[in-house]
Amino acid sequence: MSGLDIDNLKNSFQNAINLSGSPGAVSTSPTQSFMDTLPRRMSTSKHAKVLKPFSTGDMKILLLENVNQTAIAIFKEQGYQVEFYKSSLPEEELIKKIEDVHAVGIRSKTRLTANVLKHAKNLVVIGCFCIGTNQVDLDYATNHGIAVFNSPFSNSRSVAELVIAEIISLARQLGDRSIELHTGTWNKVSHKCWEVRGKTLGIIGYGHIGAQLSVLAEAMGLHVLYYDVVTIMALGTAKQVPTLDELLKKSDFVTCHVPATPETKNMLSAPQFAAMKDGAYVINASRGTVIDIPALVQACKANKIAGAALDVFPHEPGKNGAGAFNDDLNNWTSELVSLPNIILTPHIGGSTEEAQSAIGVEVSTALTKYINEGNSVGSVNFPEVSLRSLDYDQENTVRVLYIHHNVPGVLKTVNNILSNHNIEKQFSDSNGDIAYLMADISNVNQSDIKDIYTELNQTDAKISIRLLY
Ligand SMILES: NC(=O)c1ccc[n+]([C@@H]2O[C@H](COP(=O)([O-])OP(=O)(O)OC[C@H]3O[C@@H](n4cnc5c(N)ncnc54)[C@H](O)[C@@H]3O)[C@@H](O)[C@H]2O)c1
Ligand SMILES: O=C(O)[C@H](O)COP(=O)(O)O
Repeated sequence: MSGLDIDNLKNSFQNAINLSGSPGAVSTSPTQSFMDTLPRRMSTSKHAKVLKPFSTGDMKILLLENVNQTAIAIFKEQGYQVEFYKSSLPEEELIKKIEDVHAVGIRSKTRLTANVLKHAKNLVVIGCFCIGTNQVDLDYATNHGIAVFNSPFSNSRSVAELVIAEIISLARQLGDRSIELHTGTWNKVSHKCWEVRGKTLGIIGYGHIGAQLSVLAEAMGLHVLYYDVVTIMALGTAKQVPTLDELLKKSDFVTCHVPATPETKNMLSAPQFAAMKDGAYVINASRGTVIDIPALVQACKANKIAGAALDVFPHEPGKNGAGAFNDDLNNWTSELVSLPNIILTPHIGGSTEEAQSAIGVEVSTALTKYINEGNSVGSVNFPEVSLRSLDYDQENTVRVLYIHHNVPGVLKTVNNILSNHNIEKQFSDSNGDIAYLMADISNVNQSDIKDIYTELNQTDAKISIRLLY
């Protein structure tokens, strides 16, 4: 570590040091007001070059895609520096912005690919302020010691309610009647308009959203069938079917609530539409990759499918405004929009005040706990590790956060390094190839901190280290 300046350690922050220090990553001017109120000291270590004073006021958080104000308030309360954007950013701009931040908050549009993340030299944690995490290269993040959090169910109810609205709207051709009257045409018809009572709803993916939808649908008199890759307890009188084919053959409405995975790509395509009842309806509020849209267009044109509601698309714009569909990427656009009984919405399933506010609180709280305490409970890619809060008032106590490859002998090596101190408490867990050790040690003085850091940094299994004190 070049540029080590131990004199700097003797500062007004009880000798707090920063072991981070990519150039420009962390302000060297501590924020006294935050330090007055926040006893925590933190060191990040991914690209250690210099030691310098550090405070929570130095933490930089980049928030994109109009993440809810509740999150901003929580981060600001911590004293973090927050940079906020209403939309996602083009890749080049994102790469520049992400270079020196410690945390980034996104929703479903921002692609955090390996190419973007490799520029994020100080990134400790990613917050997906939504359910889906398919927009993040989770393998890359994990292998580089970046924890990822999401909100697993705070918008589930909102999506389920939207789908209920769509079931009735499709059955009554509400979209078409509304467009007609907006343009002055009175078209009072009952032909092929139906009640939903007594009809069958087929739910593909009976997770948080699918199960919530099941309960609401039964309350309206629908029979519910569901197909899922795992066996899941039925709610109410819903029935799990063993094959997708059986669900397709028996359902009047088919709705998708599966994640974007290689297995779910084009899960509903020409053969699946052919297997459905004549005049069935199709709903997708999961991910745009799940339905083969050109095949859907053909099935609608053949009057096999009587209508569809799509909230998600294979290529979605990064911001609001005209030109929603890029014709080069979506060559089905003009055909789709000219079909009858097609409801198109701009990925608004989870966009309610209730859901966004709850997600803002939930994810920012998880990020704050991870940044300040190392608590990884709820992370989608890390082992879940937590210890009761470190007593920051207790002099000479340090929390060691050591993220490492899950290989034999690591605990022995690490505990050897910590062995001159009293290990007050310790927790270690693994998840596949990655493991995470958290230990609170006492009787540590300033030069010990530097030594501990240096020795841990030299261990072969290390992915990243943080020291909190
Ligand atoms: N439109 C929106 O605004 C919006 C909002 C929230 C969530 N979503 C999306 O909805 C989807 C579902 O969300 P959720 O919270 O219910 O997820 P979840 O993880 O709770 O449930 C998904 C279910 O799908 C099942 N599944 C996975 N692969 C399958 C396959 N190949 N075949 C059948 N079943 C399969 C899983 O076993 C699980 O039960 C996600 O893709 C999420 O991103 C969209
Ligand atoms: O994954 C999700 O939660 C939904 O797709 C909603 O995403 P959004 O927050 O970008 O609307």
